[in-house]
Amino acid sequence: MLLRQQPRSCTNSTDTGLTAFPRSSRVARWTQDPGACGVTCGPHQWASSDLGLRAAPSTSTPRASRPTNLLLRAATAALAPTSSPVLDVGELDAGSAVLQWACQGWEGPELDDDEDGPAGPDSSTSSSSGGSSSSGGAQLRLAVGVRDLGGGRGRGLVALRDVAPGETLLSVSMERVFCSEPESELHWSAEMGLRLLKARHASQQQQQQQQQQQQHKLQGRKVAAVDWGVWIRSLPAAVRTPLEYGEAELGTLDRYTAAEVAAMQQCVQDCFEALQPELEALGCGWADFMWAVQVFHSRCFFEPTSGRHMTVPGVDMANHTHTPTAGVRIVHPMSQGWDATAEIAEPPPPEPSRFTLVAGEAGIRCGEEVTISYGTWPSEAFLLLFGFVPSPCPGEALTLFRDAEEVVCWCMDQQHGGRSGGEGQREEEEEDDDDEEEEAEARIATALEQVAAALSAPQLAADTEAAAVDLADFTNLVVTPQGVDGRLEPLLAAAAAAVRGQGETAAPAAGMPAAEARQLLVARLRERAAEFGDGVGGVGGAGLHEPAVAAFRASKRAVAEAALNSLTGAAA
Ligand SMILES: C[S@@+](CC[C@H](N)C(=O)[O-])C[C@H]1O[C@@H](n2cnc3c(N)ncnc32)[C@H](O)[C@@H]1O
Repeated sequence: MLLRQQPRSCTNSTDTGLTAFPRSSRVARWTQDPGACGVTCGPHQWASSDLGLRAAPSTSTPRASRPTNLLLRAATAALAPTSSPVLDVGELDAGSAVLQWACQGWEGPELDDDEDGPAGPDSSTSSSSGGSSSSGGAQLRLAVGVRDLGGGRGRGLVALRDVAPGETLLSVSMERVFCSEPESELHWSAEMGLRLLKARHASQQQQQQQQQQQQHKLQGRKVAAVDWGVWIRSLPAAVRTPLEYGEAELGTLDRYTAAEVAAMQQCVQDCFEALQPELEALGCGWADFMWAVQVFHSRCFFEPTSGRHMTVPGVDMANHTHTPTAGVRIVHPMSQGWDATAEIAEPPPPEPSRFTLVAGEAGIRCGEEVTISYGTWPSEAFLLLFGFVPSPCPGEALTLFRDAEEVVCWCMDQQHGGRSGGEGQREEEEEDDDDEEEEAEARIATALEQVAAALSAPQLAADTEAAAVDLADFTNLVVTPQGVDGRLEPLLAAAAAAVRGQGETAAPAAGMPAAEARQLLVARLRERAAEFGDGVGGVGGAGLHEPAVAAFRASKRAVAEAALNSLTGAAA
């Protein structure tokens, strides 16, 4: 999620992004290769670098947007609000109750003077969702409510009246934002998931006690808000992301994405095993843990400065569009003057920072959905974390090769009749005896040296100061809706020439005509497009019934076909 920094007169603000980040231990990561570029999912360092997924390199395929690194004066979130004021949640549905609970302590929406209704806490009897409750207690008259939207989107936020551009819709104290602990050894979502289950357990116990008290008429109709209980009750009962996929669905994914899902599933399994005693003490099993982990995968922001993942009650009801009607911002109270006051008198405790949902520049019409952008990512990021693929998906990118070695292996395959896609020969040779394996590795290493020399040659000839090309820079070779990664053709030309044994330092153009390199590119694109074609359906095609999988395949197929059209059109 990408937030624009919009400082206000008495606040510092910050942008935020959804994401995940790689850690070193087995239970802390689900990928061996965290990826090179970083942004937010938001994109920050490509939140998806956590997934090993990569955004298109900026050199050849500029991103539509990158998350700004925020000047965040890190708000230290206390994880459990200490004393919760009495809140009557009995009269509100869970969606509405969570908006009220989340915005506790906020002075209220900023309404124009000529606008109807009070600007601030309201104790009227309107019962609109997200608005005020009918049974007393200071309730905010919020401009948004929670609605069931259907169409696979679940619930979402809807404007209950016309909203002015830039108006704050929700404002959540950082004390009520559920944050990850960056120092944890566990994968962030497992760590947060465990704490969510602990909070749910504590909340359930407290509720039972309150019910008993009520039976004994020790307490009236009011139900004291229970730490995270109001938020937890607003969470979806079931969340489905690829963590739940079985063989059928995995069989419908391309091998890069299937490998990411498998690594992710293994990581969560490892985390579960590590946490099993603690989970059992809470009465929780695998299903509870999977639910909790997926809650965070699908509802987290990532704040790059502090490295924390944040789930924001209420704001987590906002769905994604790439043309959002709202954005998010962290607002810090101004500390100026606090120190001076402290010298002469005991100052009041500083206000916590607040996570806000703010209407976009066009404002929002009554009844319109309030959406935010989760980021401009390739479809696998949406699929893996959120369990859906948006259409359109402007950040789409189709990986043709992960690195230069894969290009060389693929060229070797092509030379031997194109028996398989990319790693075929390498895998085949791995099954042979050790000698052959060593021989194959030596051939690949030699070819890679030749490729590096060939790619460096023009550069070194033109500039004596230039450094030789480093093949480590040739990773994540993709096509996007904006075009083909500019590194692909020279790399393919050099690799094919090296595989054919055409000289150690031949420049790519000399080693292989551009048209031939383009043919290789087209061949590889066709191969990748076929992986998403109609004929591929995994085990009996059963996985294709999963709507997110179908959307993912359609999105990848579209980008491949567009690239093929432009390449073959240009060649004609
Ligand atoms: C942050 S939650 C948003 C609230 C959620 N709809 C609910 O009912 O709780 C993110 C989840 O909402 C759904 N979602 C959000 N935007 C969507 C979209 N554009 N299309 C389909 N599903 C979407 C996905 O299930 C995603 O994992």
